[in-house]
Amino acid sequence: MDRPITADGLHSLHRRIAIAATAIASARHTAPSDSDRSRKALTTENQESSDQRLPVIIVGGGLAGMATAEGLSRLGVPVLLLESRGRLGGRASSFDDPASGMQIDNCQHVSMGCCTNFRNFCEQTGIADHFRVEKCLNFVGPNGRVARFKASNLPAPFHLTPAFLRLQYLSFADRRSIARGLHALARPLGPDRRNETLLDWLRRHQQTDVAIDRFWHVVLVSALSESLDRIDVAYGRKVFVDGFLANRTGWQVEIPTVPLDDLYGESLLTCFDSRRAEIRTKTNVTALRTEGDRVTGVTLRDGTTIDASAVVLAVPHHRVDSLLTEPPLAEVGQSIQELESAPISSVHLWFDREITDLPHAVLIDRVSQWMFNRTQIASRNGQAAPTDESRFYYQIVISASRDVAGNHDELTRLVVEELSDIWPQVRSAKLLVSRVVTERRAVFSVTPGSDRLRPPQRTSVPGLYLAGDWTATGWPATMEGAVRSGYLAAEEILSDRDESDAAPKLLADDLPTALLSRWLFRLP
Ligand SMILES: Cc1cc2nc3c(=O)[nH]c(=O)nc-3n(C[C@H](O)[C@H](O)[C@H](O)COP(=O)(O)OP(=O)(O)OC[C@H]3O[C@@H](n4cnc5c(N)ncnc54)[C@H](O)[C@@H]3O)c2cc1C
Repeated sequence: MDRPITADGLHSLHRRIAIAATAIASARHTAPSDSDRSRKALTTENQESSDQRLPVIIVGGGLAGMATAEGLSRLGVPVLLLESRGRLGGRASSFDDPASGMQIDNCQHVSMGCCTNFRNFCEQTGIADHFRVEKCLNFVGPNGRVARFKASNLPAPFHLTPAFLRLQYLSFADRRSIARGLHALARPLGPDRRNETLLDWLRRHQQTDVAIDRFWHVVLVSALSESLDRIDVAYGRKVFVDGFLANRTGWQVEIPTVPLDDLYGESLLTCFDSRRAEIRTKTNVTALRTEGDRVTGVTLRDGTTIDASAVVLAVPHHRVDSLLTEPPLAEVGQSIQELESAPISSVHLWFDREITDLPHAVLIDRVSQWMFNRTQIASRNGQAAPTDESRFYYQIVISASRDVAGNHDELTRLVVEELSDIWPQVRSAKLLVSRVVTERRAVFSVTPGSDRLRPPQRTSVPGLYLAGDWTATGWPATMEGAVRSGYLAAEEILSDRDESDAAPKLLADDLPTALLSRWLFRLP
């Protein structure tokens, strides 16, 4: 007998059609292997007691949590995102600074051309227009001369070779050692790299001191937010392969033109609202609820309990153990506690005049690593400048800042001194306001062996999934890594909800690897 179609039924039908359509479109649509089938059987058994009309609860509204919500709600899965703070964005957010009277970012965040999932997330949520793409990087040498670093017409991996040869602060011997080092680093790593730091690897590969200080340090410390003596070789390799060698555009830098709170503000909320994804800020989750061995919901600080079909824990790595206390949850969080953290500092300066019209600069042989001219960046693209015409706002970023972040006044003095060495007009300019922000646990530290501590998004506990830049993505702690983790967690949930064997794909493809790069470096 025909049954009437209810609103719930229609919603569920839409969801199934959407899931099926994505699965058909998916390039990963391959026949399931035996191990896939047995995992599926186990998972379906695990999921049987969950009510799929209940929302998937996502704990944490950083990029990982937001990407999980975006991926699931795109396919019609009901989601409820709970964020303890008053705003979304997590570690990529802004705050009201009383000294300047402005809303400023905790630190300038940039993305790169190779960050395909972050870009996809921005496109899906309608915020992709709020970036400017830098196709020319300004390297300021120790003598203050600016080298404009941009791609030639040569194919990858040689597209940046002419720009590299123009870096006058590297001698012929330095350049030759770097070229050899890059060639060795790009090829698949042997087992001897285990527990070797990048600094040891560079020394073993006869890199000159100048090459280490003015090239490897400059690129890697800001990309990985860690010092060379603490970086796992595999992460260093990833930066160069994905960013500089595999594709012509992977290295381009993408800078938000608006404060991070605006970026992850209204447009995102409107997008989630249109998909009926519920976002609750100022909502602190204090515990996960379990029934038997399965996670069934969460408890909030005020004692309220909420049931869920699944829970995604998308909090920073150092907050995980406070939510995974009792067995069997405690086992999930064990290895995560061994991950270490690295600090990043940003020095915000407002001058009474323009000190340079460069939109950004990479500073060589300085404590200051990157300069962002926020007045310029915000006023290009036709958007309102973040400050009035009598104030010019610059931000200096120092990654892995543990040696200099102790005394903020001293750091400000040092940075201003360095800027005046490069741009003498700083000496006659008046510093109106300054502010230093140090995030001591900015990112997890990519120390040798840290990859083994990063858990996958699917846990051994039914109903519990993990997301966060610290989960196993192969990426360092970045917005891209966080978004990837969110999409991976969502894919696992979709796979568990869908009775068919084809799991919908949310993860975007990487940039294609150029033929010559594949051949030269044996890249896939
Ligand atoms: C200073 C600094 C500079 C950086 N620069 C860059 C850059 O230039 N480019 C780049 O790609 N990346 C950069 N990063 C890294 C990037 O910000 C992070 O990798 C990314 O934002 C992490 O996202 P996430 O969602 O994994 O974690 P988070 O952003 O930490 O999000 C976790 C969320 O969980 C919430 N939460 C925690 N506990 C609870 C609870 N009990 N209940 C509810 N909610 C809870 C937190 O409030 C937070 O909002 C930088 C980071 C910092 C700190």
